[in-house]
Formats: sequence, C-alpha cells, structure tokens
Amino acid sequence: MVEQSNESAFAHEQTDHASAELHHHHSHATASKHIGGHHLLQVENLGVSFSMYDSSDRCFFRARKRTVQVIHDLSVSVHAGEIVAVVGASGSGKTLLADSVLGLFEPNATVTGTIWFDGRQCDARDLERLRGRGISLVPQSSANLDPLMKVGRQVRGVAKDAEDAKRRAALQRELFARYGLEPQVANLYPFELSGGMVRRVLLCCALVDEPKLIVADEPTPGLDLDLAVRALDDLRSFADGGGGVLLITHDIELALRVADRVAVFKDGTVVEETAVANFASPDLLRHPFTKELWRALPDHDFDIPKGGGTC
Ligand SMILES: Nc1ncnc2c1ncn2[C@@H]1O[C@H](COP(=O)(O)OP(=O)(O)OP(=O)(O)O)[C@@H](O)[C@H]1O
Ligand code: NI
Repeated sequence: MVEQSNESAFAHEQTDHASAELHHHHSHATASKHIGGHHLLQVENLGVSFSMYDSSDRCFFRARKRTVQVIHDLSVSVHAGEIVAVVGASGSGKTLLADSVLGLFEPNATVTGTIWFDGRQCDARDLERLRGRGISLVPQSSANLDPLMKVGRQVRGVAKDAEDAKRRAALQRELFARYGLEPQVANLYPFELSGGMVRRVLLCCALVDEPKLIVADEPTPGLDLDLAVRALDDLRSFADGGGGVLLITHDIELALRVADRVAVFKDGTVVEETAVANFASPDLLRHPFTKELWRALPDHDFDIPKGGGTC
C-alpha cells in the first residue's frame, strides 16, 4: 500500500529537518565544500525510508503505518574520469541509491542527506532537472524502450529546437558507428534487436544527452560474459573520456575488471569504499564483509586492471 500524500521526499526534507543538515554542513564549510567541489558526484549520509501500512494488521480500519529504513548513513563519491562500482546483495537498496541520484522518489519515501553534483549541492528539484541534462541513467532492461517506436528516434530523444534536433541526429549516427550498430538499426523496433544491440542502444540513449555522469543499474545481467565485458568496456571508454560512472552491480568480479573504486554495500549502507587495487589482498581490505566478498571470488589471481583511484 502506497501512501499518496507525498509525505516527504527530499524537497520537503530540504525545507524542514534537512535545513538542519545544511547548517550542519556549513559548520564545516571548508571540508564539505572541498569534498563537494572536488567530486563530480558526492552523496553524503543518504537515508531512504518508506512509510507503509502494516500488513500484519488485518483489520483495514486499524491498519497502522510504520516506517522502514532501507538506506541509512550512505556516503559514496565519483570523480570525473572514474568508475565507482557499488556492489552488494540483491534487495539491499542499490536501485534506491540510483533513484535518489536521479531524483526519482516514490511518494511514500523520505529521503535525507546531501547530494552534490559538479560542485553544487542539489535538492530533489535540482536532481530532477539534471536528469538527462548532466546525469543519465543506463537502465537494466529493454523495458525502458518504447516497443512501438523505432530505435533511432528513441536514441535521438526529445529535441529542444531544430538545432538540437540536428545535433542529436548527427550524434546518434556517430554513436551507432562508435558502438558497432549499423545505420539501418535506427529503423528497427526494439523487438527486432538482439540482447547485445539492446544494451548498446540503451547506452546510446544515455550518451546522446552528453551527460557528465552515468548511473548504470545492473547493466550486465542476462548478457553472456563476452557481452557483459563489452558493456563494461563501453562504460570504461566513457569514463576515460572524462565522464563519471556510478556502476551498480551485484557482480563483483565484473566490477573489479572495470572500476577504479568499489563501494561495498551491505544492509542499506556503504561499509567500505576502496580502490580496486586493494582487492589484490584481503589484508588491504578493512571491513569483514569486504574480506568475505574477497574470499568468495573464484579466482584470486585476476588482473587488477589499473592502479585505482584515490580519494
Ligand atoms: N516504494 C517503496 N515502498 C516500500 N519499500 C520499497 C519501495 N521501493 C523499494 N522498497 C524496498 O527497498 C528495498 C531495496 O530495494 P532495491 O530495489 O533498491 O534493492 P536492490 O539492491 O536494487 O535489489 P536488486 O539487486 O534486486 O535490484 C527492497 O526491500 C524494496 O522492497
Ligand atoms: Ni536493483
């Protein structure tokens, strides 16, 4: 049961008790400002909770609301040029983190904390405005494509004016060429695409908006290993071109192949944010859960691709 009164998503929080948060941050203005300006994305002390009717209470008229805290005290950051992988178990709240960064809030959600993007502190409305204009989502599945619209038109998206339409058309052709999609793919409908083509089309949809940050929510499930690796390579080249990527995945092996840093997500929070290079040895990992993840890796002499970022 969803409460419709929009009890408070972020925007509301910004006016009341998050104003306390704002003040809190001002009290260490230098540190916070430095952090906020230094990173492309900085999420600090994010909390997401939902108010719900208690399903154990069978009498409708007596139904009481309760609050479920799904994300608490979560901090994570992404520099320009960097892929930060958020790894964690299913159902632990990873998608809610993605939604929060994109300013997508359920009506029964209460979101607290601070999000900076490109040096600016953002409230819910700012994040909504940034969606597709700075921050773009690469969603998990073709369910995000319109089944009745040719993919070329979907990739080009909605243009502001004639000039923007021209720019988008040129960029769509360029992106198709870059990602190995034949020009005539633009005239196909989503059902005519293979799994690998869908993945590249979804990436092109995000890239045509020329974002600074891509949030990729589980971009690899359902792809065979070869395609999964190529999907991540595409994100890598975006980051190498100066973009930032928040890569949400439960596949730590793939994350270690492509990311610079890993944020380990457990029970609704990030318990450790560490350079990929630290996965070379469990002694370099701090949290017991991260060490556990390390032990679960099938092959411990994998290639650590690069030195990894430092914070
Ligand atoms: N609107 C909502 N009201 C109540 N609970 C919600 C709502 N949206 C999400 N949740 C709960 O939040 C929890 C985290 O969900 P989320 O989808 O973020 O997890 P996830 O880590 O992305 O999982 P997966 O790996 O399966 O994609 C789930 O238990 C879900 O039931
Ligand atoms: Ni998810």
